[in-house]
Amino acid sequence: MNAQAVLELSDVTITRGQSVLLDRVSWAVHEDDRWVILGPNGAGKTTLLQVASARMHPTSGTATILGQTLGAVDVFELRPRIGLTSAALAERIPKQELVRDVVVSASYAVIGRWREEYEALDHDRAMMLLTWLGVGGLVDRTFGTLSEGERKRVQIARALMTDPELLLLDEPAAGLDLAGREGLLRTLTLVAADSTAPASVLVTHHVEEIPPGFTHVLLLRAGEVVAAGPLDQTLTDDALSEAFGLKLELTRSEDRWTARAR
Ligand SMILES: Nc1ncnc2c1ncn2[C@@H]1O[C@H](COP(=O)(O)OP(=O)(O)OP(=O)(O)O)[C@@H](O)[C@H]1O
Repeated sequence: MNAQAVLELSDVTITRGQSVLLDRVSWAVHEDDRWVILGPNGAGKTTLLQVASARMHPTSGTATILGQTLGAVDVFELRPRIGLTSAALAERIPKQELVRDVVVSASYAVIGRWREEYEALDHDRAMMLLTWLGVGGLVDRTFGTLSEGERKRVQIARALMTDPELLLLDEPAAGLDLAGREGLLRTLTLVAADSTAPASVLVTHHVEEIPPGFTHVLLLRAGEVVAAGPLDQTLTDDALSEAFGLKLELTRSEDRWTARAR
């Protein structure tokens, strides 16, 4: 019944100079969870994902990721077990790289010494993921020629390539037009519904970008958790208004949400 915690933060604080980026954040993600992190600009969402992806250590408090406590573990062994997409990582993908290589190279980074023997298997897996994410026809294109929406899907395929136990998506719908956003949401709905998909965390500013099938929400404001828990009980007018510092009214239509100022 109680699925194992994939990620557990206990009183995690991050400070930089005088700034408190995260303030005593306690949060647990379990195996079958699909979390949305919502909050305004500067709330600390990306910082939280940096901790969750073993790229930033707490100034105080403890972060346990896949059973390993940060500070007492080799993060280079931990990171391949975590799939991450973010604008910062996307910027580092060379524009002239073929889509197939963008995806396959995720596994080379982890298991480079197997490269020769496993190349065919790697390519099969990359193709399977790209097809599942609706961009199988783009394998021979260069990354730079793709639309923003196509790039997002390729990045998710890359993040899933190593069969991670935790998938972290930092603002995957940012910069997409309406069709791109809706297409990506359909894809993320598939991911959410797949029982073999890893525990997932998606960062966004917009309730409209919550994919159906996501189960939990964490609302952040100024580095502090405003509310966290199952989506149905936690995402309320009051909690959202507190997080964004503005009186907001939520509307739910089936599995989709919208918000506007009251
Ligand atoms: N190295 C740093 N030194 C000082 N302040 C920092 C540092 N890195 C981030 N910050 C600040 O920490 C706060 C949280 O940043 P973070 O990027 O986590 O927010 P966010 O919720 O992801 O914002 P956005 O929605 O705009 O992407 C911001 O006010 C940011 O300016």
